[in-house]
This record gives sequence, structure tokens and C-alpha cells, in this order.
Amino acid sequence: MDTEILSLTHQGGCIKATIPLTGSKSESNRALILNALSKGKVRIQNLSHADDTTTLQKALQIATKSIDTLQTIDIGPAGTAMRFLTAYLSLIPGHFLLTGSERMKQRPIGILVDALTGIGANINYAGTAGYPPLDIKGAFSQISDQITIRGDVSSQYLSALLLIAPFLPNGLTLTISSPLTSKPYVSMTLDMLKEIGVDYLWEENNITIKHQEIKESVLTVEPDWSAASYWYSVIALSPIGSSIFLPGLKNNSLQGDRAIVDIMRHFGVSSRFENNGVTLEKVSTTGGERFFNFKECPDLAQTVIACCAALGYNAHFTGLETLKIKETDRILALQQELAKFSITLNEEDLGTYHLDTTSRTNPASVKIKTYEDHRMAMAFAPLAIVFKELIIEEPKVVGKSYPTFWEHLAKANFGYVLQ
Ligand SMILES: O=C(O)C1=C[C@@H](OP(=O)(O)O)[C@@H](O)[C@H](O)C1
Ligand SMILES: C=C(OP(=O)(O)O)C(=O)O
Repeated sequence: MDTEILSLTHQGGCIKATIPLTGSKSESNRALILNALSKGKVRIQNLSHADDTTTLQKALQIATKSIDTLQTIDIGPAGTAMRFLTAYLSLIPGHFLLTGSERMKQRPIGILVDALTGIGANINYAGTAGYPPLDIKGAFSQISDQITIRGDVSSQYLSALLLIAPFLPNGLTLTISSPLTSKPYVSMTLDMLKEIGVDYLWEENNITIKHQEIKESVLTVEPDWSAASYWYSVIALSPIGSSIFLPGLKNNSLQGDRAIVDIMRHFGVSSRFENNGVTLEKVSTTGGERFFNFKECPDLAQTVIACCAALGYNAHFTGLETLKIKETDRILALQQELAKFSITLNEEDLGTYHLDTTSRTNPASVKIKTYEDHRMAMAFAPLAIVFKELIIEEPKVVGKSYPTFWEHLAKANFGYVLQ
């Protein structure tokens, strides 16, 4: 990562803008794996331009070319790509060293590796046990169709297994042995499999997918609701009457982060679905609920917490357990950056965090560290509406999921200078 900084200001006033978001990173990554496994029978429309998606696309191209020689595949900071490729590369012919950024080597993968080796996959740790890099010898012979797996660490392990399930000779039954986190992402995987003709059965803690043919189909990727959340925050911090149109977003989305619609009602932001998109509008400044659970939508946590900080709301949050193993320890990153405004975020009861803005200060200029985490940069950016100047460190991190984020901000009265 380079050491560039970006100085961000906002000229004030009502915002009126149309923002064309790129495709969902989560849907795109699933679609790419299904396209590869189906050997092109599944086609894709509106693929995301996010770096994580481009990285996965390139990795899949390398993987399909390799048969005899060891191929190194470096997926940088792309967690979903790491998890999906671990399952995918186990299945296809070839010998791979699957690696990533220094942070990726600290993000656990043992649960997925154990699950795959339990059904016959040939995976060894090339560094520390339980973490990438992985040495994968592909084309394994399936020795079992039953996996018992924890659900409380990352749903990506389950999605990785479900994506390959219909292509396994004996199919797969997953038994989820602990409370499932990020459940909507598992539903998204199953919904997309259904779109390509795959039947599944989800009964209580068991998900079964038999070996089956998939049909010729086109997966159309919806724009990214996690990216939309930053625009909800922008509108929440803007004067009444401000509005933004986000084309292509659907009311009945496959993405759990559509939850931002309901959360932001409590911040005076209304959502109107029409004309193939959604219009967000600031309609009131009166208070709403101040307790939010992010268990099903962890990627919204930073957006909402930073927005509460900007509005001076004291609030409670739960469902944040998985934030510590994402692009950075997001709890620590939030605590450190909020401290610059004399705001605290502390765990009060087990699993419940309290945001205390009582002693909030209004510094003339604040430098925000981003910790190689795109969501730190994007969650804090809207605060330039409230505070005079924000300096965002390493602004290019946004490329991971939203490469045109800064250019888009310029459409909504933000000014930025790269230094
Ligand atoms: O399956 C997916 O596309 C994702 C699942 C979530 O991860 P966890 O299941 O690890 O919470 C989410 O945070 C990530 O950005 C994308
Ligand atoms: C956690 C995220 O991504 P990943 O796990 O795919 O790196 C994210 O985009 O917030």
C-alpha cells in the first residue's frame, strides 16, 4: 500500500445526485466460481469492477491453465476469494500455492480446510497451521458427503462448500454445529445456485445439495448494497430535502446488506423503490432506535457506527464478534479513530458495545487511518459533512470493493485533493 493521503471537505447545502454503483462483490464472486465450475454454462451480467472481483477473475484464469506445474495464486486481501478458491482449487486438476496479503495470513481458514480434508481434499499448510498460505493438490477423490461445521466464525466457509457441492460426485450435506453468523450470505449462495437450476434442502441445521446438472443460465449481478450504505450515511448527515438516486438496486435483493434501508429509517432517511432503483431522501431529524444488531450484516457496522458518531448519538451495538478477523481488527480500528473525536466505543456487557459521544470534540482537521480496510475509509468519509476537514490515509484501499468511491463523492458536493 502506498502512503498517499486524501484531504476531504464538503461545501455544505442540500445534495441531489445519481450514483451508479458497481455490482455486488459478493454476488460477483459467487457468479465467477459458478461460471468456472460450469465451464461457461453459467454466464454473468454486470460483474463488479471491485479489485477483489478482478483478482478472483485472474486467479481463475491462472487456475484453469495449470495442470502439471505448481501455480502460485496470490489473492491479496480478498477474503471471500481466498475461501471460495480453497474449495474450488481442491476440486479441479492442478497443484496450487494459494496465498494472500500479510493480513490474509492472519485470517483463519482452518475450519474450511478441516471440512474439505474430511471429505478427501489434499490441502496442506504452507505457513502457520490454520492460516493461509495453502498448498492444494486438486482433483480429490470424494470419501464422504457429510460435513459438520461451525457457523459462528465466517459464513464464507459454508458458501465455499455449497458452491462446489453440486459438482461433487456424491453431493454434500452440511450440518451447522454452532449459531450461524452472516446468514444472508449463505441464503445468497443458495439463491444463486437455485437460479442456475440447483435444488437444495435446508432443514434446521442441515443443508443438502445432491450432485446435479446445472442449466444454461445468466446470473445478473445487482449493484452493491454494502457500497450503498455509505450513501445512506451521506444522506443521514445532510439537510432535510437532500436525496440520492441509486440505479439498479432492488427491494427484494439477495444481499443481506439491504438491511441498511430499515436501519436508516431510524436516522430520518426514507427509501423509495421506483424507476429501477432506489431514491434515498432525508425526511426528518427526529430520533429513532439506537440499538443495532449486525450479526446478519457485519459489513454495515462501520458505516452505522461512524454515522452515529457524526450525529452525536449515543447508541448500542451487538453482533460484532466477527469484525476482529476481517480486513483489520475493525473494533480496534474504530476505537482508535473515534478517539480522535473523544468518542468511545466500549464493550459493556458481553457482546454489546456502547458508543458514547457525550464528550465529543470538533477538531479543525482529523487524520483518519484506514488500516488497509476499504470500509474504514468509506465509513469515515461522510463525516466530512459534519467536521471541517478529514485527511484519509491510503485512500486507494477503497478499490477492494468500490474503486470509484472518491470520484462519486465529488458528485455530492465533496471536494478532495490527493497528496
Ligand atoms: O460471503 C460473502 O460474500 C461475505 C460474507 C461476509 O463474511 P463473514 O461470513 O466472514 O461474516 C462478509 O463480511 C463479506 O464481506 C462477504
Ligand atoms: C469482510 C470483507 O471482505 P472479505 O472477507 O471478502 O475480505 C468486506 O468486504 O468487508
